[in-house]
Amino acid sequence: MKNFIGTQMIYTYANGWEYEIYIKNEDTVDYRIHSGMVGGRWVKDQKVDMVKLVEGIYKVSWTEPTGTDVCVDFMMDEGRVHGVIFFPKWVEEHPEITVCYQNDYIDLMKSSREKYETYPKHVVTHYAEITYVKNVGRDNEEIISQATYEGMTDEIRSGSFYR
Ligand SMILES: C=Cc1ccc(O)c(OC)c1
Repeated sequence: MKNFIGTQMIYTYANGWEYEIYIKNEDTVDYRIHSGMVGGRWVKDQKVDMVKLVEGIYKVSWTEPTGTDVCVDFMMDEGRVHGVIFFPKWVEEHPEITVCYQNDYIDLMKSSREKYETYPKHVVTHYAEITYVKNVGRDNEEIISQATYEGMTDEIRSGSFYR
């Protein structure tokens, strides 16, 4: 786990959805969704379960205030990821409600999950290819600290984003 903590990654799922995660510490991630059904959503301090399955392969799992459940396997030596996302029915029907800096809208996520329908859930499962990986150290609040914009991931990959 030592090497994995502090890792920032950008990866693109086979359906084209581009995601970014920062493994902030043993039980916390920050993430930013650059494109896809809920592109524009970003989250800090999501509490997660994290386990090393075998050398170089880590599973990160969590349940969100929206009711969305996520389980992602990071295969660091292959540069690949496998993600499973269990969306409540309401997120698939009203994805725009979840497209925000979630930390400022926790009460809206909780009221929406009661107001709208949960079932049947919408399960999305895909492999992804890692397009950027860097260990930036633990507990860094600057890695994911603003909303995405067109071109951000290219800037991160080219090294021009963080100055
Ligand atoms: C729903 C959030 C979600 C789903 C899949 C992911 O790979 C992810 O990484 C940050 C986040």
